[in-house]
Amino acid sequence: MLENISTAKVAGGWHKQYSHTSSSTHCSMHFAVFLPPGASEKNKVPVLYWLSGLTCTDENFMQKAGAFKKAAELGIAIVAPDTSPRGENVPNEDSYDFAQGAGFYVNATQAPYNTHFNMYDYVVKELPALIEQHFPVTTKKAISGHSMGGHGALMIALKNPKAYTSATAFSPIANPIDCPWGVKAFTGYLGTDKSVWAEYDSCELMQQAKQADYLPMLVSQGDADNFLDEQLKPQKLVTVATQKGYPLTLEMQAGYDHSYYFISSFIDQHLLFHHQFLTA
Ligand SMILES: CC(=O)Oc1ccc2c(C)cc(=O)oc2c1
Repeated sequence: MLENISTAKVAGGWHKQYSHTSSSTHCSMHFAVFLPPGASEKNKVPVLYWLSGLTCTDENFMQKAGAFKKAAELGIAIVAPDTSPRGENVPNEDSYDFAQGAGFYVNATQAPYNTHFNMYDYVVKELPALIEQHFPVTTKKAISGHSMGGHGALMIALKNPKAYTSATAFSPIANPIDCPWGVKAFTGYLGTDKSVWAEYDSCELMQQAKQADYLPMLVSQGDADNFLDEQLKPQKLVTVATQKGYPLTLEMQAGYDHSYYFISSFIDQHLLFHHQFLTA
């Protein structure tokens, strides 16, 4: 059962927010959807799933990325889930990089997080099924995200290469098993067995990928990003991609930081990148 929270016309299309009770996270979840002009049951459109970063909700991308005009022109719907389960009954910590607002797109195995923090199942299975049931969309899907959400987008595409046409990321946490944000989150959600961590690490997953499962990937990274060397490490993914012949392009952008100013500067390029594969 979807509850409509807000509706606004934008770029000739519609931005809408919904809440629903999730069977994956066992709590009420919010998501936002942009439907381009002309989307209808007779004219279904493909979908770009956007995964946001630490501290974000379904609102940050929709309000700050400036994606609507290009998505409207290209006829792409955009779906943005929240970044974690939330609510009084959901475990939380007084920190920006773990628990509420920081689900890391994994299925937690460790108590007390394993009841609610199943963002992997939510994003990969429950949300697309819900979107395809209630909105005029095709089953063609692409995925993108920022920072923690960039990790989520690349990791989910690598684990489900047949489900997505393409994957892109802005400033992704490219090797979470080897950076402070990832080690903290994976220890808390997944425990200390590092073989379990590897199942959610883009570098490890790309290393295991079969050529028949390769899909086009684009990563944009600002060289003035304060988190680049300690947390993000996109060059580690490039090293694996080069060794494997994986079709990943990393574009370093001079002077850009970790913010939505960067995302809004290159979101049109990412939409155009996905469009070629969503419409092939
Ligand atoms: C709206 C916004 O600025 O979002 C934002 C800021 C900082 C971060 C950091 C440091 C990490 C991340 O994963 O996401 C993120 C998002």
